[in-house]
Amino acid sequence: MIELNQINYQYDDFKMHFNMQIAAQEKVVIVGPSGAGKSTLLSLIAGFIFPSSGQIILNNQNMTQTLPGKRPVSMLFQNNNLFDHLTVEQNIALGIKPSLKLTTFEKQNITDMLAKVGLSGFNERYPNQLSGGQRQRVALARCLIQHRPILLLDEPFSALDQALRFEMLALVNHICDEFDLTLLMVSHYLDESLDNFSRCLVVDNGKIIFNNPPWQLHEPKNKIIAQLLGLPLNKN
Ligand SMILES: Nc1ncnc2c1ncn2[C@@H]1O[C@H](COP(=O)(O)OP(=O)(O)OP(=O)(O)O)[C@@H](O)[C@H]1O
Repeated sequence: MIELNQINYQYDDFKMHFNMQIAAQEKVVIVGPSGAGKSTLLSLIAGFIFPSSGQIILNNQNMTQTLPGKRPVSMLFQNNNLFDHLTVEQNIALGIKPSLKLTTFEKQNITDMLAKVGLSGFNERYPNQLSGGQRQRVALARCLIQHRPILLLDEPFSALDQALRFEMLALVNHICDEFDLTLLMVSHYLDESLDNFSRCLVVDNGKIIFNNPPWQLHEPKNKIIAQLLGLPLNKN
């Protein structure tokens, strides 16, 4: 689970304040205007930055000051997830053993994880021999091999075409179920991909202004938020 209690964070004069609770194994999408604070919210949970006040509770432990490597969290970014001079296997190995000196058991784990993301047999390829979707699958495998229960995705599929993006979302959905993960994903898309998620957070101007199932965005009482997001208005 993820609990942010009265978190305050500030970049120059841009102030952010986050308060939320997410249960274990929920699938949450985060949307909102550019510059609203979505990536900052993920960075606070991952521990890349620290709040000026408030508490971050992850799986019932106060981790407000815990370094990223010690948190039960792995994070996948939009770009720059792979090292070009390392093979697929080595890139994934970085998630578990930065020395890259792998045991037979660890090599087998990587091979099994590659199968789960649909890349069996790709161990010895280099990133420049992969498509964009395949590269993000490798980066996803590196997150998953750490077996951390909270997965944060910062728009990792937005460079892919729509069919591939939907395919990757289905894969993430399936993997989250299989590994019992809690998922938080920033997205710029407000299409049917929202149906993959049980909850939607709308971040605007450094605050969470909506925290409900995605379909509720279409309810008349949320018209102002729907307009802010540029959602087509429900004609019923
Ligand atoms: N390192 C930084 N130094 C100063 N200001 C920053 C820094 N990173 C982000 N900001 C500012 O903080 C605000 C929130 O940024 P953030 O990246 O969290 O927004 P976002 O909602 O993820 O935006 P986008 O959808 O465009 O990626 C923005 O106004 C941004 O300019």
